[in-house]
Amino acid sequence: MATFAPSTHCPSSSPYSNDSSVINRFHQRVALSSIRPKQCRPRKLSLQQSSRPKAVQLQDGASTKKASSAKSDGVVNILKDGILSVPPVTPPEESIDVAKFDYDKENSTVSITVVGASGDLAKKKIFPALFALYYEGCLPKHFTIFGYARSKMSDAELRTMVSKTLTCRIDKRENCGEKMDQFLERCFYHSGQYDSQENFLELDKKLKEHEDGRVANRLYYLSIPPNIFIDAVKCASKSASAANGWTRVIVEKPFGRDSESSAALTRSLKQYVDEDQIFRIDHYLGKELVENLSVLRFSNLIFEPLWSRQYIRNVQFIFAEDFGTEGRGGYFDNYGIIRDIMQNHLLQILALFAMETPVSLDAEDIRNEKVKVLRSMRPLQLDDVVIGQYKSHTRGGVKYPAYTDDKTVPNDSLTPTFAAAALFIDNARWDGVPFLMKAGKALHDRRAEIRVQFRHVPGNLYNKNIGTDVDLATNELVIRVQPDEAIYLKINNKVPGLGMRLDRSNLNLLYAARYAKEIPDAYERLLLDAIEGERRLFIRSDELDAAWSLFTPVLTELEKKKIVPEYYPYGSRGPVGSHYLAARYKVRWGDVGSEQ
Ligand SMILES: NC(=O)C1=CN([C@@H]2O[C@H](COP(=O)(O)OP(=O)(O)OC[C@H]3O[C@@H](n4cnc5c(N)ncnc54)[C@H](OP(=O)(O)O)[C@@H]3O)[C@@H](O)[C@H]2O)C=CC1
Ligand SMILES: O=C1O[C@H](COP(=O)(O)O)[C@@H](O)[C@H](O)[C@H]1O
Repeated sequence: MATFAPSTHCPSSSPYSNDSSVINRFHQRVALSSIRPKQCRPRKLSLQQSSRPKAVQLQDGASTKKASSAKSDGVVNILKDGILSVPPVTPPEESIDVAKFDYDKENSTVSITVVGASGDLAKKKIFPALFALYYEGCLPKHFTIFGYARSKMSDAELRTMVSKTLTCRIDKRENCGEKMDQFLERCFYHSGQYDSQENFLELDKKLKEHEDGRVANRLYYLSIPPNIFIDAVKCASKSASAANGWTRVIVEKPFGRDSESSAALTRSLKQYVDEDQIFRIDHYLGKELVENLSVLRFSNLIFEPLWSRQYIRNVQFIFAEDFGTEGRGGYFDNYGIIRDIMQNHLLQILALFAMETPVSLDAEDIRNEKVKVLRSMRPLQLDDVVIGQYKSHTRGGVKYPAYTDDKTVPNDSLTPTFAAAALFIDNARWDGVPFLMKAGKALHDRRAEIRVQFRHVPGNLYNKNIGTDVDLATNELVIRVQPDEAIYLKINNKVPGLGMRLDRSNLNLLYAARYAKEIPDAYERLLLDAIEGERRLFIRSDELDAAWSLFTPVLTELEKKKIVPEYYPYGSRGPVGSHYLAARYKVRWGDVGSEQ
């Protein structure tokens, strides 16, 4: 039984059940279009033809009317490549402010409470993301931020702590210091226990003072270890939920460690909050290139027709970090890389990659398709998994530690810090196509990418110019999520000259070269969405169940059989076993080799 007050934007019943979903979607759309300030409206389709100099923006249907009205405003140039462009125009200060705060109805407020404010994630990600949103004018006019944790701190001490982590994303941003001071004035702290209703009542009292009689909306970000999620939600729900606005809870991963514990967590949460109040965060869904995946597929004619077993040989999801579990060994040892990265981040990307076309961009339509594709997947088999653990390695006189050198990790730990897996989707579109995943810590580089390897060209006229390794000449689409965000397509072309030599080149969209603006952090996007009640990038409980169903059997088997991981040196490319696994399915990892 939920005790949080119902949301004013969304009915408290399940968002994907019968009639309420229609009402809910309607409310969400209205909420989105009415409260998000103009420059924070990524949901609205806007085709930007060129970024430097600033191009005419063609919104919602790319109407020529808009383009011609821009022309009548003054200077429009036709660039060499046929793109309409106008010099950047800065509207008068006042008009920007009106646009920014058009949602700021005087009588509503949002309070954001970071539960676990003294912790690593709060300092590293949450406060900086909130400041960036404030800097960009994306937070509502009336907002308050509270830090809540057991540590004793005054408001001033919290501000000092927060200020140390804040930077303007681009050094030369205007008025950064001034904005920072204004932001910090809106940050407060309350010290309390996570299981004390009395302490949450004190918080409630303070929140009310700041809400000052306005319609009060409250967002709780649970940035605490999972064993205290339920206590905190219970206390927030019973003692500090919004009296007349919405109350939402952002829950950080891990959402359990297998099917059973995840279902138990959801059941316990639902004693105090409804599903539509729970925002399960997977920060990879907030990354720019993951967001772009659907745009790439569904708004370009050239990709979607190729998006199936007919043209795609295999798909690879690769995550690598060039550092170990430094500082988080205690948490990590209870989870391991499969739970830490594969079951959530990589599987979420896979679902977006492989799902059928959703009915609309509505959160429930997208999440329905993701659940469908996850349910079509074959549970992972032990034979299709390779695990590894990093060992100490000395390079250039520097000794890099083994995983088990971490004081919080048992010496005999078998927890994998690397895993590779082959997954399959048993549906008409993907039958027989291997979806390979690889994730590891303490590897030779840091990257997250999707690689799509296409089939061979049948009866290729140029086979004799290609050489014996035909696989090397197939097209490959790479979506590089990080670092250096990029989308590139490997094609074959002729080397200029009188002979007939083939070359492999990249058609390359490198974000840093194409866009002057820095890419926002994933947490900014997700926090803004949670404030606005946009659930598209958050995990619904049935998605979570489907994800755990795929991985739980193999995780149980690995642990029961005490499978020993293959040891790989810190800073290496990981266990060779991952190559044997790929070779079994006639796949070569795309991130290996000179031309990646
Ligand atoms: N850090 C990261 O990079 C990431 C973290 N996460 C998840 O986010 C959440 C927060 O992570 P993180 O900030 O690293 O966590 P921390 O370990 O830093 O814990 C956050 C705060 O919770 C309190 N706390 C810690 N341990 C306990 C305990 N045993 N009992 C009661 N309170 C405790 C402490 O505050 P105090 O003592 O002041 O009460 C601490 O400052 C976790 O669920 C984590 O799994 C997810 C992705 C990445
Ligand atoms: O969720 C997690 O993600 C980080 C990697 O995130 P990124 O945005 O820096 O790529 C990972 O280090 C951590 O182990 C994991 O819990």
